[in-house]
Amino acid sequence: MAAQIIDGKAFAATVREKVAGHVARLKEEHNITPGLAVVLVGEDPASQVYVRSKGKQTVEVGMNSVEHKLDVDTSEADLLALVDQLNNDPAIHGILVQLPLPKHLDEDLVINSISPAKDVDGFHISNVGLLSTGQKSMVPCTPLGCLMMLRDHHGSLSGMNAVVVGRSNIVGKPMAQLLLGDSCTVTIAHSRTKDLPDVVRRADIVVAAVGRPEMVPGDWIKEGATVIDVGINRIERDGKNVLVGDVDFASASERAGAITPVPGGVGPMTIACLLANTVTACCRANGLAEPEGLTA
Ligand SMILES: NC(=O)C1=CN([C@@H]2O[C@H](COP(=O)(O)OP(=O)(O)OC[C@H]3O[C@@H](n4cnc5c(N)ncnc54)[C@H](OP(=O)(O)O)[C@@H]3O)[C@@H](O)[C@H]2O)C=CC1
Ligand SMILES: Nc1nc(=O)c2c([nH]1)NC[C@@H]1CN(c3ccc(C(=O)N[C@@H](CCC(=O)O)C(=O)O)cc3)C=[N+]21
Repeated sequence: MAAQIIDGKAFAATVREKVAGHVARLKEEHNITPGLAVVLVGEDPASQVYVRSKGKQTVEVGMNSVEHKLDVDTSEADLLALVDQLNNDPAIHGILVQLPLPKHLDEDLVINSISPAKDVDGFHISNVGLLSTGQKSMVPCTPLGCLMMLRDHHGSLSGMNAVVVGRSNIVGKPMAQLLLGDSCTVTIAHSRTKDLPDVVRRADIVVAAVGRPEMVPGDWIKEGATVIDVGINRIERDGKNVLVGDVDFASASERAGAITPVPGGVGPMTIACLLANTVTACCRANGLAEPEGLTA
C-alpha cells in the first residue's frame, strides 16, 4: 500500500501561524518584538538561499530580522566580536551562525561563544547538556521539526523502535535524544555500522540524516514504518538539477506507512522551528510564560 505523505510544508505553515499569534500578543500586551540575527560568513550559494528564506519568513511572522553577511576571510576575532555584540543587544533574542563556517574558523569555539539563552540552533554545549539530561533547553530546529511531525502522526512514540542514520551534532545526536525522551528504543547508525540494511529493517521509525542521495532503498524499510527523510541533496537527473533526500522516495513509499518528501518535508519545518525557538527565547528572556506546543 502506498504510504501517507507527511506534508511538512503545510505543517510548517501551521507552526508559523502559531508563532505569528504569539508575536502579535507580545507586541500588544508587552510592547516587545522578538528579534533574530543570522550571521553568514562567505558566499556559499545554498547557505545564501537558506538565509534569505529565513529572513523573509522571520519578517512574515512579525519578528525583526537582522542579517550580518561577512567576508569569507573574516577573522575569528572579528566574528567573535560580532557574536559578543549580538549577545549584549537587548533587541536580539535569537542568534544563528550559519554552518558550515570557512575552514580557518573554529566552529565549536564560535558556537560556544553564543549566549546559550539566544542559541536558537540549540548547538551550544550548555543546551546539548540540558537536552541530554532532560532539562529545559533550546532544542535544535531540524530534530525538533522531525519530532513534531512524528508526534502529530503517531500521538505517543512510547516503546517504538527508532533508528537514526547519522550521528552529527546538528541532526543525528539531538534527534536520538529527543526520541529517547519520548521513550523510543533508539539505535544510532553511522558509516561504521555493520549490516545497516538489517538495522534499518527493525525500525518502526527511520530518520535518515546522512547526506547521500537516495541511499536508503525501499527494501530496507519495514512494512508500515514511518520514514523521516532529513537529507537535502542536489543532483542532476535527466539533465535537470533536482533536490532529493537520503531515502529513495519511490521505492520507500511503497512499503512505509508514512513518509516525508524532499522537498516539502523536514526543510520547511526546520525554518518554522527556528522561528518558534526565537519566540520561546524572547519569552524566557522577558520572564513571560512561554508558548505551549512550540518546543519539545
Ligand atoms: N532538512 C534540513 O533542515 C536539514 C537537512 N540537512 C541534511 O541532512 C543530511 C545530513 O546532514 P548532517 O547531519 O549535517 O551531515 P554530516 O555529514 O555531519 O553527518 C552525516 C552522518 O552520516 C553518516 N554516514 C555517512 N555515510 C554513511 C553511510 N554510508 N552509511 C551510514 N551512515 C553514513 C556519517 O557517519 P560518520 O559519523 O561515521 O562519518 C555521519 O554521522 C545532509 O543531506 C544535509 O544537507 C542538514 C541539516 C538540516
Ligand atoms: N546554524 C545552522 N542552522 C541550521 O539549521 C542549518 C545550518 N546552519 N546550515 C545548513 C543546514 C541546512 N538547513 C536547511 C534549512 C531549510 C531547508 C529547506 O527549507 N529546504 C526546502 C527546499 C529548499 C530548496 O529548494 O533548496 C525543502 O526541503 O522543502 C533545507 C535545509 C538548515 N541548516
